[in-house]
Amino acid sequence: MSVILYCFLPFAGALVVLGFWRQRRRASILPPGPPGDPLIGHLLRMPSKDSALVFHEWSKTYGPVMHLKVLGRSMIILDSYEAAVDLLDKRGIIYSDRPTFTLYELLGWHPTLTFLRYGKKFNIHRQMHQSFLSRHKIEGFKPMQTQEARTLVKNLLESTPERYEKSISRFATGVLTQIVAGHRITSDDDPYLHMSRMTFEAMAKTGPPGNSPLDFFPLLQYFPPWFPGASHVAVVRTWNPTMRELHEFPLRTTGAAMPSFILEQLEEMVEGADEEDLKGSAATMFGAGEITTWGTLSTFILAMILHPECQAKAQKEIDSVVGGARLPEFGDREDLPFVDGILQETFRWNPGLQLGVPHRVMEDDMYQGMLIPKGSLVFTNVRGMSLDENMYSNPTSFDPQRYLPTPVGRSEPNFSNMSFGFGRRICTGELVANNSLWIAIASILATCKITNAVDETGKIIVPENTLTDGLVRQVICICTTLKPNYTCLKAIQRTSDVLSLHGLPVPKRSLWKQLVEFRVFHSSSF
Ligand code: HEM
Repeated sequence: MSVILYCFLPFAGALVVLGFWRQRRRASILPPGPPGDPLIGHLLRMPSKDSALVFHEWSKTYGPVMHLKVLGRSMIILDSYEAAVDLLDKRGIIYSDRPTFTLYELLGWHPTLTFLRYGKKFNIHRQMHQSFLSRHKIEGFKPMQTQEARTLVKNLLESTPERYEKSISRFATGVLTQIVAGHRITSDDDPYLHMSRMTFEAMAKTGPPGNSPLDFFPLLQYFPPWFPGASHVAVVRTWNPTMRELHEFPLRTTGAAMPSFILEQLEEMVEGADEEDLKGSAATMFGAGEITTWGTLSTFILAMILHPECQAKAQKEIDSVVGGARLPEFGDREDLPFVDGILQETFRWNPGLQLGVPHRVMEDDMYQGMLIPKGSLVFTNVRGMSLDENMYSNPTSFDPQRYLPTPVGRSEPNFSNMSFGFGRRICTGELVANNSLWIAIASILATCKITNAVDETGKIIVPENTLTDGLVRQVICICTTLKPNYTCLKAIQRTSDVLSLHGLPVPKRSLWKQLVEFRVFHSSSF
């Protein structure tokens, strides 16, 4: 016995030394990052807000590929477009997994393309999305998107400032309900709008995916909500039924009257196919597409308030192309490069998904001499990329001209290359979203003059640049405190103007109080 022990001990000792040496060697070739603490790593150093900006600052010291460790989990932050393309695009075969998002799964987002692990189900869902949102198919959505953009303008013009936000979210949802379920929203009481609000509320309670203690310690789901770290258990109990309804409702109510994603998928469904896949991929379109589109439009409005010179220039461009006779259409897009520049600059100025959605690397990988350990979460710091001075001159300024070809502009790269993600997980709704946003922006610019509001004393109100800090960075609109009888909307009558609006109340602490003077063209499309 003692002989065996005698032989085994040096062997075990050698193994321990080897393991220790291997760990030290691996640690020495990890990408650089700020120093962490023993065991908990960077847990206490993780920024509680504006993470993307803080990571960008760190990257100035540690470089565009950074390593952080939180409770044993490696996180890689990619702060440059080049690194994101090199890893997520070119090595997509090992960089396309997602981590398990326990909280989102418990909430009922299952199976949902955005959070699916890389594998068979992912391929099925991705295929379903791509076949319906292909470059060819989305051409057919353009008349509907144009119609919805006209309705948006009409609703904006007819509503009070505190309802602008609702009109914008109705536009984002309205495009998707037609695509997904062939359902046209005609009233503010539409059940889809109710569901959209509920989804937004639920997501506001959860924070970004992968960020909850439940994601780090899934066992917490079995603890009562008062237990430290288990507060999200209460969120799950409250919101799971709502999220499940978002999955069930579209399939239950889709009719055959209008073509739609659900109808086409039902017609093509092969025997043995799982209906849950269809429910999941339909719900994903709402979950992933509503708040992002709505948020980008809100950012556009804020940018126009702060940069009236850009607004005036775009309106001049529109006037020169369509005159006062009609509203812009998709066919005019090529002739409106500055309007396109406004869209690109809106994406860049305040990217909705500042840190993208994390990918998970499936194997150990080496990049420029650095080890990217298997299982790491890989975040794309889209905010950091937007501020990259090698790509964008004077990056903090709002300058749509930068995208125009030289010598008029500086031919800087379109930011949509970055804002919709990378590789095999790139946003499936990119083309739809791009078109929805372009036609909405062109229609609003053609019909509305967006200006600072003034307060009761006649003083111009400068918008506070208040933005949420969740998964999707939103312009905050606090529209609850109203000041009645305050006039902030005034129609400018042009030759063919049809509306004149006045005497509308302004919410006391809302960005929307900055709005608006509208100039309204007569349009038969209304
Ligand atoms: C301004 C609007 C939008 C922005 C900025 C945006 C951005 C993004 C980003 C950054 C990702 C993560 C990509 C990655 O992991 O690398 C993503 C994923 C996704 N988006 Fe969008 N998106 C928008 C609109 C939409 C719309 C309208 C739809 C659906 C019709 C949609 C469907 C999806 C889906 C399904 C995914 C998950 C893809 C996957 O995991 O394979 N998005 N989006």
